[in-house]
Amino acid sequence: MDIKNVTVAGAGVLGSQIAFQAAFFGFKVTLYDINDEAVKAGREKLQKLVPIYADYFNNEKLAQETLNKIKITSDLEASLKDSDLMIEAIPELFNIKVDFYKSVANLAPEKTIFATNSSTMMPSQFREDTGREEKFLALHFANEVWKNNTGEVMGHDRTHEQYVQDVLTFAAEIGMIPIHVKKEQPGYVLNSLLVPLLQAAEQLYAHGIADIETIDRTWMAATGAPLGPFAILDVVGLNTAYNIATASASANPAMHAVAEMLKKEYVDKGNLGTSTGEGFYKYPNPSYREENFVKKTMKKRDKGDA
Ligand SMILES: NC(=O)C1=CN([C@@H]2O[C@H](COP(=O)(O)OP(=O)(O)OC[C@H]3O[C@@H](n4cnc5c(N)ncnc54)[C@H](OP(=O)(O)O)[C@@H]3O)[C@@H](O)[C@H]2O)C=CC1
Ligand SMILES: O=C(CO)[C@H](O)[C@H](O)COP(=O)(O)O
Repeated sequence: MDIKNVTVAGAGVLGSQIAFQAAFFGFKVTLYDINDEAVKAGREKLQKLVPIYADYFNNEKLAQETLNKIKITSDLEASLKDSDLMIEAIPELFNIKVDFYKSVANLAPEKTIFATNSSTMMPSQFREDTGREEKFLALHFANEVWKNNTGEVMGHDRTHEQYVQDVLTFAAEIGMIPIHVKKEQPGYVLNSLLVPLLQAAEQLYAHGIADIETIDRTWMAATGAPLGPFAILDVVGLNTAYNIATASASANPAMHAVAEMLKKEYVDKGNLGTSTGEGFYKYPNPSYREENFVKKTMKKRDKGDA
């Protein structure tokens, strides 16, 4: 199938990036969100991406044209009109996703392929709600899609191979490294590796083993990684981290304290990470960017904590 018209549902952290990336690479994109307020917030997110794309791809004109090309609406039916591919990037909450798939099942044309960007859920959990099992799969992006450009494509055991191939092709056409995940796996390749790391860091902090900077510094110093887990979590967004922590707590009781910490100390205060200017760190100049962050000696208040 020749994919031309793309609908992205959810204009949050990831949805805005996916929409911008697809439009930047020449696709006709409609971005949907649930109400006028969310549409306004989505438009602001798209605007913030203009200088980022202009710099990263050294093409200011195309970045500006991309913003002007993306249609953004709260009319779900209109957003799906003539859609070849609908990428769902709504909150990581099971019931919200189920309700969403139930409504789009009847609104989208028969030809539309549905792809979920869920971080940790699997397509088989929703396939019966989509009205198109064989055209439903996952296309998972990493945050900051323009540079962290993996596009993980994962069907369930009733997804038709043709649509897996179509979406792999689409991923490559929008500048992603297409990664075929051959069997269903919660978290694909990336989050099977990343989520355990992030959650281990959250637990170390929530259980009082070490403070945030110490944990990040340890990871950076010992592995040479450019960012520690808390800096990554700020990019992910702490509302998404909270949703995932809450869902993990039934299988892993240690995550209860993490979910509580994320809610009380961050989500309830509106400090969601880089998108709001504050999360575990303060932006635009977080301490982990300081020259001696990794090597600096522990501050007095850290002594005894780590
Ligand atoms: N953040 C990350 O690093 C990554 C996230 N993902 C996945 O992408 C998905 C979205 O995450 P993220 O962008 O971080 O989340 P956000 O909370 O930033 O964005 C979700 C958006 O969906 C909107 N929304 C809420 N309910 C509905 C609905 N019923 N229909 C349509 N839109 C709705 C929200 O509006 P409002 O704010 O008004 O509720 C918000 O604009 C999740 O499944 C997440 O796991 C995947 C890869 C990376
Ligand atoms: O999907 C992702 C990146 O591709 C995020 O890593 C994932 O949402 C992070 O989860 P958590 O904060 O619970 O560890």
